[in-house]
Amino acid sequence: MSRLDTQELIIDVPGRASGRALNLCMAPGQRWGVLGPNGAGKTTLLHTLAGLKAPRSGEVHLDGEPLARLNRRRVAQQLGLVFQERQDGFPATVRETALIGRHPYLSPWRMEGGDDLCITHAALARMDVAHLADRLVSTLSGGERQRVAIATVLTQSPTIWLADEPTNHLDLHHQTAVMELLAEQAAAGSAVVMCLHDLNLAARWCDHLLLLYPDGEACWGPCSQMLELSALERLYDQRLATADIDGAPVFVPVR
Ligand SMILES: Nc1ncnc2c1ncn2[C@@H]1O[C@H](COP(=O)(O)OP(=O)(O)OP(=O)(O)O)[C@@H](O)[C@H]1O
Repeated sequence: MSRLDTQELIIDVPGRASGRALNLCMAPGQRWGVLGPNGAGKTTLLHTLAGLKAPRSGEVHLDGEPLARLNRRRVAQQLGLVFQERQDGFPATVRETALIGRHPYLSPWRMEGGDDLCITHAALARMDVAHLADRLVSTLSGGERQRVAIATVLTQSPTIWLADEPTNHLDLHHQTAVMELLAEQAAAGSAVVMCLHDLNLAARWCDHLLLLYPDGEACWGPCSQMLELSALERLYDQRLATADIDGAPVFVPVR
């Protein structure tokens, strides 16, 4: 199982002051939610944690080693990223797309084999898109595409999940299914980090939260300490009302 740490990390949001350096430890089994208003830097942080974007300063460590110095194939076997935005570069079916998750395990000249197909089929079935396996991804609805994107990371079997708004486009049933999947991955020993706009999903399914403010300020810790009404109201510049329902706090905007 893998651990992701940040040391004095400042993400590079253009034109913004550096704010507070992030010293995070995302350990196996933990479910981190990253919350913040539009433009606060959630996607920038996730891409920095994945090694796709250079930080302004500081470092990201994977199992104690600087991510920037690790072999990318090794990183791809451990770390999976569900992107917020996807572009279909060329026409591909749902099965072909999900099979990409197996590529970190294949040598350059090896085609996907029976095992890879089985893992892919299981992931598509888990995300309720196996019946779409032969369809071109470009013909899918937004929610179906989102479920294929998550199935693709599931085929990759990462021990660190970085999910950028994983419930985007999903109906209530599939939102719950995706949050349950991420909780299961954490229970099996993965570290899960997800950017969420839905406070209530975060309150119900995360055990740690990072609050990112638009000026670069940040605070983080266990959910029990971070779900504080006034801090959340300041985060979103929005008055909120809260109540406990089914064992978790629920937040609604006050008009
Ligand atoms: N290439 C770029 N050039 C200039 N500004 C950029 C660039 N990339 C990102 N930004 C800015 O950096 C800030 C952080 O963007 P980011 O996508 O990380 O925010 P976010 O918190 O994920 O927002 P959202 O909730 O809207 O998805 C935004 O203000 C964005 O406009």
